[in-house]
Amino acid sequence: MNEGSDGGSGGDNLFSDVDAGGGNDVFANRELLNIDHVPDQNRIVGRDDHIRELANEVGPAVTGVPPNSVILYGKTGSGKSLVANHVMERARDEAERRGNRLATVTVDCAQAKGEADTIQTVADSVNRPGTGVKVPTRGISTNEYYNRLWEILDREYDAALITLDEVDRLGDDNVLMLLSRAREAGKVDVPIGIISISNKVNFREQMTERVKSSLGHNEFIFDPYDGEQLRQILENRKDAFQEGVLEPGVIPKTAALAAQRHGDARKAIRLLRHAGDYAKNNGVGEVREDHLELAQEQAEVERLKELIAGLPPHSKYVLYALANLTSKTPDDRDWFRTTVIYDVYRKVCESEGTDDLTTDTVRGLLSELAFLEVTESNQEHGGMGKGTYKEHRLLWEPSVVFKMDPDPARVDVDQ
Ligand SMILES: Nc1ncnc2c1ncn2[C@@H]1O[C@H](COP(=O)(O)OP(=O)(O)OP(=O)(O)O)[C@@H](O)[C@H]1O
Repeated sequence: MNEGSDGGSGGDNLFSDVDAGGGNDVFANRELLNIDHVPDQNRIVGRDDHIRELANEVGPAVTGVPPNSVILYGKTGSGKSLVANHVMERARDEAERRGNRLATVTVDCAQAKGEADTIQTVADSVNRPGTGVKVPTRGISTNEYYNRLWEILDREYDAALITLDEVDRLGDDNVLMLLSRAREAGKVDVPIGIISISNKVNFREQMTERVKSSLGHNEFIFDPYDGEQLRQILENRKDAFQEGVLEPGVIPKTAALAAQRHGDARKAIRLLRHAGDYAKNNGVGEVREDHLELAQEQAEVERLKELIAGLPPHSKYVLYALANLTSKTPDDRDWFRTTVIYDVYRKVCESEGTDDLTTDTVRGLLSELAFLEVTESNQEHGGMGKGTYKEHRLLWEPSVVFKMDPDPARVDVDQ
């Protein structure tokens, strides 16, 4: 028997500070601070109007009548997914109460790998054992996935609500087109409402006219939360902690820190959780304001790593180039031309012992980084006869970028 395991009814000491609710000395229910956690209705702060408006648009689905499709726009962490999931859940319950069957499903388009995968996810999650329809993960054509989805919907449901989260990551318009027009095209009898979610306010401009007209013109904008709303969101999850563990100033300070940076509820919740983890891991027994400082940078490093996880490795070298430039230039001059970044990027590659890529490829990497809002870019005019050029700026602290690796490339940026 391993040391520390008493093997009796007391269980293994190794896990002694874990209880069924994920509790310990610091946390009573850490789950409340998970980003995927969907809070109860009474814990949703400041989004009553959006909830009501969205329910008005998709509401007809509860009686099997065609709902309107809607696009929700807003910065990350402004509650778009939360509101969509909340309204869908209540719509499903209400449909059931009225004797109707409403299919509800959310697809994260950033995770789905193309059209077939997206439709497979939708079909699989609305499928029921009684349909006799199989939705394998591979081996059938995209068209066949659609056919199976229509079959399941027609057999089992009176209406469907499909949420496409991060819809701008879909890659092409086909999914939106086919789902929104399926009934009109006679593919399926069941009315389908689509809730599209995007962080990019200019996403609508990228859609083709055909898709725009099939999605309708219902758009809701989610403004970032202010400090007071963030404070309430955090207060509502205070019972994640054991009684008396949170110092009184911690929640207001967490809210203030998150409000400074984009009013992102996700960031606020994550920060509070990290501060709790810090207290727990260091056996401090209480969560203090100074733990937030320590937790903040770690939370940002994690978020940045998450954001760039799907990008090619050289995106990180481009980021290092920008971080090197930004950290060695006065604060008010943090915009850099592509060519300047490229020169420093080559030095980074040299220090990392890897071959550099072409300027065009680096330009593409910079666009991807701007799309993910790790950087921002703008077009500058060089003046008469000089044409235009692009400039880029890092939207994260260089110290956060450098902490992504134990030994990041710091290079000489003198040109
Ligand atoms: N009004 C709110 N009340 C309570 N919790 C909230 C509220 N808004 C957001 N949250 C919480 O913040 C986190 C992020 O919210 P959500 O996922 O809805 O944001 P989002 O706008 O969809 O962001 P993204 O575009 O990055 O997906 C979730 O854990 C959610 O529960």
